[in-house]
Amino acid sequence: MGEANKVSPIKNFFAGGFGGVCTIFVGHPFDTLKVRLQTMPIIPGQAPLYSGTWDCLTKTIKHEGFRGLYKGMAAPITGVAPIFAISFLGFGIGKKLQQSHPNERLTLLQLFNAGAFSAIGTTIIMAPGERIKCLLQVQQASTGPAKYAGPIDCIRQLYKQGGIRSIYRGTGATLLRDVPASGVYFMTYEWLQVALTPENSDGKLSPLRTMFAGGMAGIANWIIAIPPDVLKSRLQTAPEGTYPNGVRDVFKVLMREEGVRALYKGAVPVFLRAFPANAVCFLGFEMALKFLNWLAPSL
Ligand SMILES: CC(=O)O[C@H](CC(=O)[O-])C[N+](C)(C)C
Repeated sequence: MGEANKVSPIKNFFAGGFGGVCTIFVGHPFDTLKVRLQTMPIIPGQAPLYSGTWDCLTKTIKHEGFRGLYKGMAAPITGVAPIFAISFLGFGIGKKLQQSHPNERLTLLQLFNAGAFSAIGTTIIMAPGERIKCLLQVQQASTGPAKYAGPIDCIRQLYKQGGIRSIYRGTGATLLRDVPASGVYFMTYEWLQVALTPENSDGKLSPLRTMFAGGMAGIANWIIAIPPDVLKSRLQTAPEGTYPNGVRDVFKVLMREEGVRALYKGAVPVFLRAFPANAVCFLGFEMALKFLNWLAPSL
């Protein structure tokens, strides 16, 4: 039982926001490949636009330059810091709610519950951000003039077409993805940190251990999250009225037309991104937390 188990949700909020910024710089190019692979149109009798991750990467760079990989980054860069801040805040609150005294160490199930709880807050701001990001990522320079000039134009056009409901399309799918995935994410990180830390380490931060635990947490998150993420990306990029019953319709159409393997489309870039992006996220988080503990030890 030590000070190491003491939780400060407010410090989690700021340190998590900094971790989120670190994540985007490393992770966004992988995310662009993922969304493009998940949403490329399948025309019967024609070869698919991309044969895989490498093909998607080389075609994107050839036709659009490296900037193509960073398309749609404005939305996540402004959205991701608050999302990670709220995610880590929610996790901190979820932990505190389950502690009977401030230094109590939580069980794995309690850590899972705290992580799952954090997804409720993140979904509220994440669902519209993801919709805009996906729509911007799938519009390609090679197929004529862009439909959306940028995030603001995208919001304006969506609102004009279908009001606030259109902007929030995919909220259920985002919850379906993030409630279990966030539970597993935080549980894996905390479990590995404790399991890999020697008894006599005096709570000292080990960058390598933190990056390993963070990277593995990212992998665990996405093992759970990929199938609902495919459904979400399809739903959020489909023309208005394509799936009147939401994610259930996407699932039925996907099974009928492409089979169960389609649920893992875009998995290669997801896993390529998951380790480095979440390794730097947790390193950024722990460093920011250390700084905040030095700045305001009693907060
Ligand atoms: C979908 C997402 O943002 O997942 C985060 C991990 C990642 O790879 O970005 C985890 N979390 C939602 C808990 C912040």
